[in-house]
Amino acid sequence: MNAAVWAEVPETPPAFVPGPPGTHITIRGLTKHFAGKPLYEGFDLDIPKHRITSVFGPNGCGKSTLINMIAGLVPIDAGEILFDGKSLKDTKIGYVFQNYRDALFPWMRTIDNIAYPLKLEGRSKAQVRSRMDELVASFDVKFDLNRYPYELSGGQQQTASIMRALAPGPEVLFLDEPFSALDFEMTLFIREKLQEVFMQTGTTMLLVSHDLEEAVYLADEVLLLTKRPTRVAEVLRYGDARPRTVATLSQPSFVETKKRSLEIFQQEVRR
Ligand SMILES: Nc1ncnc2c1ncn2[C@@H]1O[C@H](COP(=O)(O)OP(=O)(O)OP(=O)(O)O)[C@@H](O)[C@H]1O
Repeated sequence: MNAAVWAEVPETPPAFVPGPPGTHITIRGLTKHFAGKPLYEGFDLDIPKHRITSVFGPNGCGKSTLINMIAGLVPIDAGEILFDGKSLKDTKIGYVFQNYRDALFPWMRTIDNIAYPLKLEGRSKAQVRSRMDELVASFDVKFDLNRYPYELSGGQQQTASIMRALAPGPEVLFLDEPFSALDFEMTLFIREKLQEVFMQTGTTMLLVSHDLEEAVYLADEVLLLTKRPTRVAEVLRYGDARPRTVATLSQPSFVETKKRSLEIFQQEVRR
């Protein structure tokens, strides 16, 4: 065959390589540039199912952009992201934003905010009521959901945001620094709620956190990213039993995972 004939053969894209068993989200060849500069280039990652993955890395390495691309909030330049082999449009997801103040609709009572995605799905009144009862029981809500969001404390609003994200029973829950705008008491409260919900439902969660202790405490896997152009520096497994408690913080496995994460982080920051 001469060169002219070769040139006519269409280029076949590289075969899609699935992740190992237990993978939920498969990312292949993800590429994203901002202002002509690469943030991600040919980035591959497998995110496990029924696990909490914490994303940690240097400032500006693209933690939020990564989860936003997976959640479809930020368009990708190239690559493929599949959820159990399905595309995003066939996957139910939930998203909890850092800024809870802008997340809830101020003109709706809190209860209607939480029920909103259920109504969008076209569920009947009885189905909505029964799902709301379930959520209220599992979150052990002590505040009045008939109030408007602005009548609630920050922690109560963020609790409501998490309830809303979980209401339709998402396959994946994305959380972008959900605790960073909360005081310490509320952070502890919501962290425990999140852990309880995870133990009840096993929802795959992807959590961006700036607090290494929190990232490890909640995680089954800690995804450590490099400086940009961003690659996976390391994925650390952390397997202490749940529920994790204050006692967990002094467990050798916890201390070791945190130390190792910090070492990798520091290597990256100094690079
Ligand atoms: N819409 C945008 N336009 C241009 N640059 C952007 C845009 N969004 C993000 N960036 C840049 O991409 C990089 C990654 O941003 P991103 O917010 O994802 O990082 P991060 O790791 O979550 O940051 P931080 O640790 O500061 O929260 C940053 O340099 C940011 O300035």
